[in-house]
Parts: sequence; structure tokens; C-alpha cells
Amino acid sequence: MEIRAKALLFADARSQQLLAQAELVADSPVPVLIQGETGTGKELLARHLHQRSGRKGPFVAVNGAAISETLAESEFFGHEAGAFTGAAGRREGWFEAANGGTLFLDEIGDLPLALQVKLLRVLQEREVVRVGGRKPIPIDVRLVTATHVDLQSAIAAGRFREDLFYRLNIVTLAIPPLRDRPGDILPLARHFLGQFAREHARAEPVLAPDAVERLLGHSWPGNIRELENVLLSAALMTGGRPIEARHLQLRPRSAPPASARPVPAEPPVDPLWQGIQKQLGELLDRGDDGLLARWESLLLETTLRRHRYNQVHSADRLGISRHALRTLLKRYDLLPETRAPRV
Ligand SMILES: Nc1ncnc2c1ncn2[C@@H]1O[C@H](COP(=O)(O)OP(=O)(O)OP(=O)(O)O)[C@@H](O)[C@H]1O
Repeated sequence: MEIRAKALLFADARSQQLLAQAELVADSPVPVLIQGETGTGKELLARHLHQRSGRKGPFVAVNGAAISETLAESEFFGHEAGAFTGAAGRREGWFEAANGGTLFLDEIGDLPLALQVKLLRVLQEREVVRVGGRKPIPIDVRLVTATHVDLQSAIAAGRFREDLFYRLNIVTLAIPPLRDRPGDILPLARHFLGQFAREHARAEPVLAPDAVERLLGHSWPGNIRELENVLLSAALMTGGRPIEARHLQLRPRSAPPASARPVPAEPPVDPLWQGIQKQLGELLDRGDDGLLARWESLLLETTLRRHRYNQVHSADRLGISRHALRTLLKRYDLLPETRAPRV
């Protein structure tokens, strides 16, 4: 579960309109359905709704796609001791844990059908019964759900219950993809670079004009999460120097731009880079500097190995100068003269 409070930043007129809608419904107990592509900030908006709700209980976030079907019922509603093999003690479920607060169910479209029926019942009855128990426990939970799939098509395909949809969809907040709110790109970019500078006690990295142009021209299929990861990765690579377009490891465009002029194809995405960026995002989310340093040294080692310890090629691959590479190698004790001889 996320522990750091993250600030919600909305600068574009479309985002501000969304924020105004969110303010209108924040302190009402009605369920809210948040729609948006992956990485658009659905969970952050759900947290914001909770913070502005005035509810004293906790915010509990659950990802529908990660729920194991066998344990789902006990996870949601809790269980009594001995309810099933392995249920040693009594355990409260997510609904009870969120009592007096907000339960956020992400990827609601992936919830198994059997569980959808039970969820509907809880919404109607406003009480849960633990697995293996008989006593109904009253619950006062504000439900916020999110989906990146179109629930109407899931209903048409028989994967989502229509009655549950109408229960959840009393208010819908649709978060536009980042490419449709370009006014957010640079403020968010500076916000993430400022955050990076504070967390690493370094000066805030500057964006060179070609990097700004590249950021504004990209289609952001991974939305804000992609923007955050791309910038943090670039900030690490450049080690305090200005971030240029060549330092931005962008995912390929999902659709060609509408302009008539053909655009040269983006270079193929290196799976190593994709893996590294994913791991980096996870580490930064956890805010663990020790792990981050290990990640940085691992990246250096891997790149050097790939380029047979050729520093010019490695620095080029990382998008940093040879001098910056040597500084980093020194910091992590990876200079050839300090490394144990290879046999
Ligand atoms: N408006 C915003 N201001 C600042 N940071 C944001 C904003 N929106 C999203 N982020 C950041 O972008 C990342 C992705 O956001 P979040 O996890 O809320 O997206 P999501 O839509 O729930 O993603 P998924 O669909 O993958 O579950 C997080 O690190 C979050 O802090």
C-alpha cells in the first residue's frame, strides 16, 4: 500500500474541469466510478476524493486484477477462525478495514462474476458477513471504483453484471489521457524533476529545449506513469546535466500523428530498457534510496558488460558523457582499475 502522500497536479483546463467535478462529489457518500487509461492517475484521484470527503476512516486500495479467485471472498469480507483449511485466526476483510473511510477497487472490470454478485449484495444491504460467520457486520464504506476497460462492452460480452454497473456508476469521473491535456505535460515534468531533486538531495535537472519539444510531441501511451518514469530515468542518467531529447527513453507511438508529413520511425524499444524502467518506477514508488543506488550500479554494470567494458559506447548508450560515466563508476567502485581482475 502506498505510504507517501503524493500531490495531485492539474494545470490543463480539461484537468481543472475534472477536479471541479471531483470537488462537487467528494463529500457525498455516493459511489464514484473513475474511468481512464492506464497511468492517468485514477488511484491518485480516488485518494484525493477520500481526502476531501471528510471521512475519518482509512483509504484502502485493492486491485481487482490481482485478486485470487479462491481467496477473494475472505479478502473482501473477512473470515472467522477455522472457516476453511488454513484460516487459523479471525481476519477482517477489506470492507471492514475501510469502515468509516473509502474502499478503492481498481480494475473493477476484472472482478470475477461470482464476486460481483456478492459485492452487489453488500452495496444493497450495507453489511458483510465474514466467511464461516453468521453475524452481519454493518459497514459504512464509500466505494470508489476504477476501470480502464469499457464496462458497457464488458456487459455486452457477459463479463460484467449490468445491475452492479448501475450501482457503481452513479457518478462517473473520466480522466482524459495525457495526450488530450497537453497543458499538464510540462508542469508535471517539472513537478517530477523537483520531486527527484528533493528525494536525492540534488539540484533540479533542467530540460533542454529539444527535450521540451519531444515531451510535448509524444503520445504518452503509458500516460503520467510513463512521463514520471521517463523523467526519473533521464535524471539519473544525466547526473545533474541538462536533460536533452536523446536522454528520453520514450515508448513508441501507438498511432501515427495526423500530420501529412511522414515521420521517421522511432528506434525499436530495447527490452532491457523496458525492464529497467519498470523496476525503476517500482523502486521510486517505494522511496527506497538504498535500492535505487543498487539499481543504478546494476544498470552501469549491465551496460558496461553489454559493451564489453567500452566506456565510450556505454556512455553513449546511457546518454551521458564519458566524464559523467567515470564519475558514476567511481561512486560505485566499478572503475576497471578498482575492479578485481577478471579471470
Ligand atoms: N495529476 C497528477 N499529479 C501528479 N502525479 C500524478 C498525477 N496523476 C498521476 N500521477 C502519478 O502517476 C502515477 C500513476 O498514477 P496512478 O497509479 O494513480 O494511475 P492509475 O490510473 O491508477 O494507473 P493504473 O491504471 O495502472 O492502475 C503515480 O505515480 C501518480 O502519483
